[in-house]
Amino acid sequence: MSASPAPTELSSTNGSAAALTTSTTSRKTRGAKVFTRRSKIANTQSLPTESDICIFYSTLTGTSEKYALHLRSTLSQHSDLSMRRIHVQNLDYLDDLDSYFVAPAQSLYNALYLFVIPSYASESPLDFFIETLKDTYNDFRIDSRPLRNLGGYAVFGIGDREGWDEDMYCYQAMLVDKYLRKLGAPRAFPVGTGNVKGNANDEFEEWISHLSDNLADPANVSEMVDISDSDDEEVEEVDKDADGADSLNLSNTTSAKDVIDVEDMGVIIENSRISNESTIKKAMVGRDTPTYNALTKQGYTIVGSHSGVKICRWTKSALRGRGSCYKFAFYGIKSHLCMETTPSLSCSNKCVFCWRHGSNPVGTTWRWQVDPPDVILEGALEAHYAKIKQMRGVPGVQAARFAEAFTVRHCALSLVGEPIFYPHINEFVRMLHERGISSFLVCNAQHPEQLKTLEQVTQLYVSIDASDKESLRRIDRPLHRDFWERFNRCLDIIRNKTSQRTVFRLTLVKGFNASEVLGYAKLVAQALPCFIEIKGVTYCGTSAATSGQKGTTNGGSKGSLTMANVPFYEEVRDFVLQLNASLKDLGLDYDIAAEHAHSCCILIAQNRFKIEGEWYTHIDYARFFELLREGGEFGPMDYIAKSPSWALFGAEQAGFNPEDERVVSKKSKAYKIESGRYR
Ligand SMILES: Cc1cc2nc3c(=O)[nH]c(=O)nc-3n(C[C@H](O)[C@H](O)[C@H](O)COP(=O)(O)O)c2cc1C
Ligand code: SF4
Repeated sequence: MSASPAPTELSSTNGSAAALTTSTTSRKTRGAKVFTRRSKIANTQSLPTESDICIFYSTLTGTSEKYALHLRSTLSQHSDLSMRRIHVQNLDYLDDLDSYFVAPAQSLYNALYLFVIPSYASESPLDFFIETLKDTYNDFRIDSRPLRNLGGYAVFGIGDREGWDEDMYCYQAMLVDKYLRKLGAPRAFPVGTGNVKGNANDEFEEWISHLSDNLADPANVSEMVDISDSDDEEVEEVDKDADGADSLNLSNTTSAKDVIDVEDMGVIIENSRISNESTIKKAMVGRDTPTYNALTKQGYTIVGSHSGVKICRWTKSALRGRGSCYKFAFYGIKSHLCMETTPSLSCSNKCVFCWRHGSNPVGTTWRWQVDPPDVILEGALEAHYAKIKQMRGVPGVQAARFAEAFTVRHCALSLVGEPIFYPHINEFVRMLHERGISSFLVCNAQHPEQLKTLEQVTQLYVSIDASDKESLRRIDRPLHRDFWERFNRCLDIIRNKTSQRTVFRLTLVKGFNASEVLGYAKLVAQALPCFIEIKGVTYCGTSAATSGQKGTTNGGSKGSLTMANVPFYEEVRDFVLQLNASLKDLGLDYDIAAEHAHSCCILIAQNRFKIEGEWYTHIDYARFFELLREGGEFGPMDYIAKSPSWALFGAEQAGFNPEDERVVSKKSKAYKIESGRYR
């Protein structure tokens, strides 16, 4: 067999006499390592049943998938195993990890789990799986050994021994093995490793051969189970369950020379902390990683190791005198003075309408290097100005606006990811304010602790993508298992943040969340935000919707949103009228204040922002900074400004500043002509 992996050779034995339930599709090997969501491997079959074999893999560039298929093929030809059904599952697309790893169904008792696991020093989808195992182990509220009834498990790691040091070689396979064992799974066979720059194929064949012989004889499996814990327990790991097997094994293997003086403990802990920081913490988005390449391809500039900046289409539009975004109509933000950035590209949701095409990192806890806030701000401004510079010479760019654009006045912390996830978000916001830059911060209602400690921002948003638990799970696809409790805690915090201008942002996706009016009204009653922005979802080619969503107009089968999910402006308006009526029914003091038909967005505001019959939804930015400098307590009513007549709901201009020139695209015109309606 050749030294380098020969995936085609590995998968050539794919035919099988065994009862196969395959959940894979063949894919061409890709050239460049670009981390984008690939066509979803159909992980949609019913759960495996007792004594089935489940082969799980994760992959960015296809190698592990080939190995997983080869494993299936070989096992299915083994005379003693050919009667067992074999399932192949891509962990990166397995929506219900919980059913397999957190609270496995009884039907999975005695099933055998086999894993083919690559390693990535940078961010990869596998991180989410490992985090799930880790979180399950660390979650004191749930069964800490949910996998104890499995028939067994075994892990094969794929890695590059030449490219990475010994401690990093196949390190993620080791982590998977470690956490499976901690979760109580009986190890059926030791971890195998294959060096893709060496003899991976031979190493894999040998591992499979011993594994299948062992599996064929159940007596071997039980023997293997017992030897699992002796060699690789990490001493610095704190045992969760003092009575559990892990601690027993530790004490069994601790000899007299291992006993540590209490006085030495401090040094050991400090050393382990330092070494953890330097060796374990990695860049969220390392240079030249697949994530980095995918994000930069989409137009983001990555700042430092976890922040991003992108120039939005409205900034370009404003530079050309063709109109600002809805924030100009609602709050007086001129788009050519606005920078859109995020200090955390990582997010804890995987929303179906996410315009990041699944290419952003995800996580429930911050586990990466942390860049200082001044470095992020300088880097973001530099990158933003570089993008503005590129607009020089673009037809229609107005000289005065072009010059003004080199002094950013507003920062929309909403690009991608979750800004309050960044550990120094307060310092970052303070730095913005010190430079006279306003802060509009959008959070996803999944981080109550950070939300609680968030200091004053100019305007604080919370995204409300659904009105009940099941819909939120379906639409936001949150990573936190207690997402609904987190969501509700965030709403309660918003209600108590009386010093902040708070906003609910509703993104309507037809077929997903555009019909639950009363539910939304109840959430408003819970949090009492100053404003409610209702916006039709923006179509951006593809997004992450998956199959099987209740009520999807695209049937969900194509795995993406389509134009059919984008509401017409009239539909958004109908929804807003109904919502407004529901708010009144609940006795809440709100009314429809402004609109921006151009971006399919309408604003409902608390009636206290209507003074003597005039709306004051705009912001007096100079006053805001003055109040901050004065250092006293202040609230949303202290820095309001009068809304212009063209922005008011029902105005002829429908939120479009008459000083700008409205350019309607041919496509929109066609819609308008055809149906009398704008998208
Ligand atoms: C950005 C990057 C980071 C990697 N990091 C590691 C590593 O930390 N340890 C390791 O053993 N191999 C590492 N590798 C090698 C991969 O694990 C190896 O190429 C594997 O075959 C990838 O599997 P896949 O094709 O299934 O994604 C890395 C490869 C890349 C491209
Ligand atoms: S608020 Fe958002 S859409 Fe409007 S100009 Fe700023 S970044 Fe662009």
